[in-house]
Amino acid sequence: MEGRHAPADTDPIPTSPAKPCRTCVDFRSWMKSQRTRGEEAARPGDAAKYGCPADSLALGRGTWRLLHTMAAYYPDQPSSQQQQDMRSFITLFSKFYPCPPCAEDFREWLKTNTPKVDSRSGLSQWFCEAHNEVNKKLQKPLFDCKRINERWLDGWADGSCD
Ligand SMILES: Cc1cc2nc3c(=O)[nH]c(=O)nc-3n(C[C@H](O)[C@H](O)[C@H](O)COP(=O)(O)OP(=O)(O)OC[C@H]3O[C@@H](n4cnc5c(N)ncnc54)[C@H](O)[C@@H]3O)c2cc1C
Repeated sequence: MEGRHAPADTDPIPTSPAKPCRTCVDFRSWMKSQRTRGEEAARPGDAAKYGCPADSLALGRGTWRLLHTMAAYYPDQPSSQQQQDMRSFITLFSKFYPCPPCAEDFREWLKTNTPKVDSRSGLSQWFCEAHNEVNKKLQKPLFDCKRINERWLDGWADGSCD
């Protein structure tokens, strides 16, 4: 995502060429940019610590954890109000996710992938597909969406955690 910081009009979170976007890059790239700017570099591994501001990796992991878990606990038969609220949440999330280039791509994907808010399993599958879209872009392995409940609700049969 480096070098893709030109803000669109729809981006509510401004980025400035003078101040790199920490949540748009991984920690190594961010450290490199700080060195170039002559600022004090943080120590390797800092981004993995809870006390430090998030880089793109920590932000992404934490956010997917919330989104998949939220879908796992969404009602089986949501009321029309709950469906409307979830639609609104996703729309607002796509405007405020604090990595503007990531949010922009997510909003683009949303245009052709309407959120499935009519059931827990529908929403869980939809977030799984959204996550796989990002995995594809980052050339990471795709997740088998049939296993979504094992990963985010019930846990793996052997009790392991990744
Ligand atoms: C909406 C959104 C858009 C993003 N866009 C970008 C971007 O454009 N560029 C960028 O560099 N980063 C982006 N990220 C962050 C990126 O997706 C990763 O979170 C980050 O790279 C850290 O990756 P990771 O390998 O630690 O695992 P993550 O991708 O964060 O996954 C965490 C865990 O989720 C599980 N998992 C993996 N895939 C799925 C799936 N499809 N369904 C369910 N569970 C799954 C795995 O067990 C994995 O360990 C985005 C994040 C979000 C929330």
